[in-house]
Amino acid sequence: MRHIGKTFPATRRQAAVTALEDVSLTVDRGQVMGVVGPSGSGKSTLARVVNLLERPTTGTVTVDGTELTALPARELNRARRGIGMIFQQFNLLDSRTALANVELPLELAGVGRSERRARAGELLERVGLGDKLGSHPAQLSGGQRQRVAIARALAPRPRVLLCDEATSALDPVSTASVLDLLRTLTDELDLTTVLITHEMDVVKRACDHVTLLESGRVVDAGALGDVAARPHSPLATRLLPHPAPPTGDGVVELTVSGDGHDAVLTELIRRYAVQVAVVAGSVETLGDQRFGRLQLRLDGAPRDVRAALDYLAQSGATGGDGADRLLAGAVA
Ligand SMILES: Nc1ncnc2c1ncn2[C@@H]1O[C@H](COP(=O)(O)OP(=O)(O)OP(=O)(O)O)[C@@H](O)[C@H]1O
Repeated sequence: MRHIGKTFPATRRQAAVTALEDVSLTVDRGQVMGVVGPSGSGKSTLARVVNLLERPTTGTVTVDGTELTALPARELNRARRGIGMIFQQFNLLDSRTALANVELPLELAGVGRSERRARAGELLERVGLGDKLGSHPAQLSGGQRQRVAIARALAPRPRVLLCDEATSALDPVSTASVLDLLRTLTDELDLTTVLITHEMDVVKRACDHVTLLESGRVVDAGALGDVAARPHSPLATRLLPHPAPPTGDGVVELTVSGDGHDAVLTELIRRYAVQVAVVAGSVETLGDQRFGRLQLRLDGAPRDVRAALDYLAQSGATGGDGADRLLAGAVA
């Protein structure tokens, strides 16, 4: 997306609403991009702009090398088949079996009966519902219904999968398994996936990249590991909450990635004549990397404390509030 703006015009009842303003966003092939933001920040509008269900007021959308915003209607319809979509409320047809629901987009595309049966069956197998082909939506749990919807979205073999609050109606266990499924399918089917969500836990579990929308604008974006490592960025404070405001002289807050904090702490204690106390801390798994925020109090002779802070600063640890000053002082 390049410089996307979307303004809904004024009606008799409502003033004009600018839902998106100068949004530029790139999702590389194979990524799972989370788009997160509070209610009304423009997430659903953004999802609908990707396949031009909603035409942007300004800007361009390019999917898999094709600029959708430049296509005439008929070609746009064809290009849309390359973008699958799933929603919070599943949108399955109650009168049809799981198999017939997955077959539907293939029927509409004119695919012959035996081929669409085979493809729908194989997809239901892939999403873990090989034994539910003949079940109707009412006979399935929420998580199973969303799996049918995923299989249906994948039936036309899209390259891109858009998920708009796909797990918001599910219990925590189903949410986790549907998110894991989306992650696996993205890898196995070489998809590019966009997850629209208001929940940071969804991003932590399934995404490798994340974009934060606020009031229709992108306020922060990047790979999960990168944004988490910038301790004061808007996304880092959401991904990796500060344990508590650091208090007291000599307390530093460190954000470290991977299993680095074990090594940093071990070295700190081994090399420097300081007493190290962990005052507070939180550890999160983001994507497949572990991140920790630790607040440490260092006690000892001023020279030793300074040397230890110097080591912390140079070992890639970054400080929190107040600690930046301490660490910067140490390096200087
Ligand atoms: N068809 C429309 N006509 C007028 N205004 C709209 C329309 N669709 C969305 N909006 C407005 O655009 C803004 C963004 O809405 P959008 O649904 O994209 O936000 P969201 O982040 O998905 O919110 P939520 O998480 O509550 O679904 C809101 O102020 C909303 O009222």
